[in-house]
Amino acid sequence: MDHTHEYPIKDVSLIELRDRLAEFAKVRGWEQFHSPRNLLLALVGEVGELSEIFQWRGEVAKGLPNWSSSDKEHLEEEISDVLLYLVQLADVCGLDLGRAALTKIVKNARKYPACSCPSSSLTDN
Ligand SMILES: Nc1ccn([C@H]2C[C@H](O)[C@@H](COP(=O)(O)OP(=O)(O)OP(=O)(O)O)O2)c(=O)n1
Repeated sequence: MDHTHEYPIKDVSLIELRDRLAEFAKVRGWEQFHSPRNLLLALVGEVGELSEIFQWRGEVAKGLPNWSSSDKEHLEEEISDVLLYLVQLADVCGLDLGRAALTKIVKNARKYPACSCPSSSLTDN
């Protein structure tokens, strides 16, 4: 097992992340700073950090077969920061992120109906 992972949990809910992050902010007195705009800016900053990991590498194969474990760990951290700020942003906006995302998937499916076409269908719009 990879011991850099403290929580060998198979699945985690957005509700659990939301509640744990709310508690994290509360016990530090950080709720005052976690306005929608501040969280959005923090999110964008973390997207930048995530992008830096891929910057200058050229195209990267799926599964990241040639990446070192420390590069992958760094990626895990930055991709998590993006998720954690996104979850907090949705929370302070009063949104149910999981429900909103599922609803959007349904809308996406209506907009882009499944077909037996090859990938060229992606460019037909
Ligand atoms: N006011 C804050 C500050 C941090 N965090 C949490 C959310 C992110 O998961 C993480 C971000 O922490 P850092 O700002 O220290 O960013 P990094 O972990 O990316 O550190 P660095 O920028 O030094 O690489 O901490 C938070 O919820 N609210």
